[in-house]
Amino acid sequence: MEQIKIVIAGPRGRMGQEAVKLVNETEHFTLSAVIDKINDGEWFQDQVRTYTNPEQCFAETSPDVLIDLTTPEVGKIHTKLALEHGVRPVVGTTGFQEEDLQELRKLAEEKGIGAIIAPNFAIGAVLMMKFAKMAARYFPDVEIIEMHHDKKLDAPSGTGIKTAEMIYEVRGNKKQGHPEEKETIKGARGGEWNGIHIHSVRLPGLVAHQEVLFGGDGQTLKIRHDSYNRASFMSGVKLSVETVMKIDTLVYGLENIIE
Ligand SMILES: NC(=O)C1=CN([C@@H]2O[C@H](COP(=O)(O)OP(=O)(O)OC[C@H]3O[C@@H](n4cnc5c(N)ncnc54)[C@H](OP(=O)(O)O)[C@@H]3O)[C@@H](O)[C@H]2O)C=CC1
Ligand SMILES: O=C(O)C1=N[C@H](C(=O)O)C[C@H](O)C1
Repeated sequence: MEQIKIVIAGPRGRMGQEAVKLVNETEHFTLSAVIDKINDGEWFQDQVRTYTNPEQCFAETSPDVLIDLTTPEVGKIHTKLALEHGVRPVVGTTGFQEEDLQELRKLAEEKGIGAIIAPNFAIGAVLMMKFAKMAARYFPDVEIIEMHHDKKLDAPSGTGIKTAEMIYEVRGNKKQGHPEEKETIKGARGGEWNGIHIHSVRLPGLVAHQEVLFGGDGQTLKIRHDSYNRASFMSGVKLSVETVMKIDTLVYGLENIIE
């Protein structure tokens, strides 16, 4: 199998460390360099050079793929620069807005190269979202409760937003709850997107969890996924790296590449 040369941005992070392990343990993956915000020019784990300047990294190491696991602001910049340098991005970083996706999709198409932005790489989470979309046909009243560790920067989570988008595809906009309901504490009903309420819980001890709660006449349905560690995301990262080499457009969401 042909070697895929990979650069990882955010290698010291919770996800970045797992991704470095994945790349080092996968026979047809080669770690070409890492992009960090410190230690420019140092050897990362005695193996590859650390760059703080992504453009210099891409120019000097000519990787095939960038895996970005940083922060929302940094992730957007890295993804754009990668595409401009002909490097295929696989982005786990969350917090991208619709207009960011549009701009990046246009750029990927102009360059004729693949890009994958996946709010959740865990296969179970992707199934949870697909099942939620199926259920929304029969249960249009739904609320999303996403629960994460307390170091998370963005709320709601990328998975929460993606779930709402997938439910919206079949259900459309719908006002839920009492038409005259009023919050006596601001935020009590969570965030609302097209009538879908998303509640974000942040607590130490949690990793990444989500429950999609449907209500109908005299019944409820709960669809829940739990990631207990970051290894749960790695098979999705591997699949994304392999797939991004074969496509020539931007794909948003792993559900679009798994059979
Ligand atoms: N798609 C998915 O399945 C998943 C996505 N995520 C997402 O991945 C992202 C990372 O999550 P997580 O690993 O938990 O976060 P961490 O905070 O643990 O890791 C982020 C890393 O990025 C580094 N960083 C910050 N700025 C830069 C920069 N300019 N260049 C390079 N590196 C930089 C940080 O360094 P420092 O700490 O020094 O600031 C840190 O090491 C988040 O957006 C999260 O939502 C998380 C889990 C699964
Ligand atoms: O920050 C995290 O941890 C996670 N972020 C992603 C998200 O925002 O959905 C994926 C997963 O939930 C873990």
